[in-house]
Amino acid sequence: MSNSRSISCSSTTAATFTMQWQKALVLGSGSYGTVYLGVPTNPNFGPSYYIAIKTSRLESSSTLQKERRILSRFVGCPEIVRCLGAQLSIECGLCYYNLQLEYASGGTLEDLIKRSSGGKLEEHDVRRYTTMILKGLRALHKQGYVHCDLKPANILAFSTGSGGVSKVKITDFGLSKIPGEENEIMRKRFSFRGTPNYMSPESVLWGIITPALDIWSLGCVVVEMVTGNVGWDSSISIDELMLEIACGNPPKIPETMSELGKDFLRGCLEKNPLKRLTAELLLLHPFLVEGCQGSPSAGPSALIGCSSSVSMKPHASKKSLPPPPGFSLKMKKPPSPEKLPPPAPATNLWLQSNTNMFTIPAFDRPMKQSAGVIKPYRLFPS
Ligand SMILES: Nc1ncnc2c1ncn2[C@@H]1O[C@H](COP(=O)(O)OP(=O)(O)OP(=O)(O)O)[C@@H](O)[C@H]1O
Repeated sequence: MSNSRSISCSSTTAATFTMQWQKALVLGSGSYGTVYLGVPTNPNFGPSYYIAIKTSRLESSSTLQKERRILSRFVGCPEIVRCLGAQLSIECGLCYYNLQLEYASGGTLEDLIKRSSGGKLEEHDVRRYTTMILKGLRALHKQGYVHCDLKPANILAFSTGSGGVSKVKITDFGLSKIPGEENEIMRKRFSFRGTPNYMSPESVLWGIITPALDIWSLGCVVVEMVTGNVGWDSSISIDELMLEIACGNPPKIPETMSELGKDFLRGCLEKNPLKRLTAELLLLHPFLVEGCQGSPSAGPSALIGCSSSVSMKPHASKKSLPPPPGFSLKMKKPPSPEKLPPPAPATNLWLQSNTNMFTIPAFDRPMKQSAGVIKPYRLFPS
């Protein structure tokens, strides 16, 4: 029995080594659990081996277990947070479920917006992050999932190590709609998932949950990146906000945005979910494509070419589910920090050690101090 989570890795030369973590600082907390920084117990393994551990009591861990099942389908997607496994622990006589995730050293997109000069992001960064988020959404939607709670607090930022952001990834799949789950219209009318500011008209009004919901939410996230504010008047009550959204009124499109940006936003914030652009189509929008090619402007034909020709296409995913990715462990020695870990196991097998090794970007985000800094993290024998 170890005092910390242990992970064993076998190399091709049959050498075996063990990695152990202990819960250190609290990184954040939400409705479904507390997220800790997992620090290797062996001081030889530095910040590049840090992980995030999302924890909740076993009896209320169904959301975390669902999250793990979803994440195991997307281990190969660079725009979705990587799940490294899950284990149970006993702490002070209580049983906890621990979901292990790659550690995002840059915090969340919400933090990035707050930290940025002027409290808002430059348009080139907006384009870069939006492209990554859309790639994550495209992967989700292709497999029939809807995230349902896309917002800056659920986008993780990975630091370059020199203050920049190398990558953003989607996280927090606790509210996600999985394929086969009640289709289109939720049984309970007027019930909705997610955070009010980012909800689409059809989800608020009818409880309709399709990939188009995530696209509306993305539009709201873009508005927030550009202005530093949620797109709605902060003085209105939740009821008034719901009414606004139910009427199909989108958040205000920022005047300061380029014409391409405004056109992109109109594609996201289309009231009719069937006319709203898909992730696939938005990735072809000149706002992203030409921005990435270093040409920030385009003539009206480009706008018409994108919006008018594609916006009427139904928002539906076409492909069937691929099988979950396989998982095998063959490694040589402890891996170099540059190498990313192999995928986490696709199965949801409790107490199964996640037998992979990985590295995580250097620890360089400001940390919130937790009350009881280092907590023992004891394992069930596996
Ligand atoms: N992989 C990670 N790396 C670094 N920080 C993380 C990571 N995952 C979560 N966090 C931090 O913990 C916070 C809460 O995480 P998360 O949103 O996943 O929890 P939740 O209980 O599902 O929250 P919600 O109430 O929004 O559903 C995040 O806002 C972020 O600050």
